Amino acid sequence: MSKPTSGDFTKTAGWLDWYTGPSKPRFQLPAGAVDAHCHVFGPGAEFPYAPERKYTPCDASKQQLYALRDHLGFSRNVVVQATCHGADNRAMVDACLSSGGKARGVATVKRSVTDEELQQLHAAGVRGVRFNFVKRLVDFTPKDELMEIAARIQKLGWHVVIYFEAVDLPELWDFFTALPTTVVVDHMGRPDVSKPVDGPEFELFLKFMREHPNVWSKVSCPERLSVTGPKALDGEQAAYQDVVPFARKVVEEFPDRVLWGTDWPHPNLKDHMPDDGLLVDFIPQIATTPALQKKLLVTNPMRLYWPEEQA
Ligand SMILES: O=C(O)/C=C(\CC(=O)C(=O)O)C(=O)O
Repeated sequence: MSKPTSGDFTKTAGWLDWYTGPSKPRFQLPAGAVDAHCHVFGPGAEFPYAPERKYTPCDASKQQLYALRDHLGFSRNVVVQATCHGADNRAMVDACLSSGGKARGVATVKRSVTDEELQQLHAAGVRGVRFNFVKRLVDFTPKDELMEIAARIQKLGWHVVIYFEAVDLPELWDFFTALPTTVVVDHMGRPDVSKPVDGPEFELFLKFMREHPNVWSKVSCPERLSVTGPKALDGEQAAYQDVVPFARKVVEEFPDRVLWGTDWPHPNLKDHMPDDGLLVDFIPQIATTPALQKKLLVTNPMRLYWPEEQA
């Protein structure tokens, strides 16, 4: 793959660029697999980063994303709006429009978005909005504004993607459980994997999914959640062991409501940048049978993002 650039923008100090030269996965993805969580960054010279951003990344273009898709063996992508672009969805929309129907998008919108703009996003392939509650990434948005947006996008058949930290789930519970759409949680609600998988914190997340059949979860980002590793580098085939019990639990208990994505280009990692080929090799540790793998990688994302192609 070509090398990352950063144009006229100065990257956040300590920024880790995405990994060039990812390995070929040993795990063969099922036909039609969807990378259901990834981003594009700029390029900043074409799609400037938002003034209100909390970090400035290296560029990560649609061409580079689609080269990675082909290299890893995915068929499609879901491109999720990254906070460094604020509510300016142009880079994500451009990526969707250039994909020949192989990418769908998740946008960030404000209350001021017009119905016509929502229609344009839909035509480009957007099927959801993301509400981010991670305080280091975004400023606070009032819940009544988010609920109003949720009611509007429900009419388009879209869903809401929520991103939050596990400690904040109790406080956000009433809001999340009042959302009228399908709700997709990013990265299992970011559990603290140094705590027990059957402890109260992760149990609350499981209860959230058990009691609310409209709630789905991405079982992605072991590289973000892991404390003990080992890292997905240097051919490691048993990476991120401490995350495995958490993700496997969610996949096995809710096989029809889970999604997986690379999270390329891996914003804000501080410790290491994983080899994306080895991240794909992580999948059979958490979805241990071909039937579970097919649901996670094909059936579920197709149902949510390309329902018109379902029989
Ligand atoms: O890529 C992710 O899912 C996670 C992110 C970044 C992010 O969400 C964003 O900038 O929109 C993070 O934890 O820093």
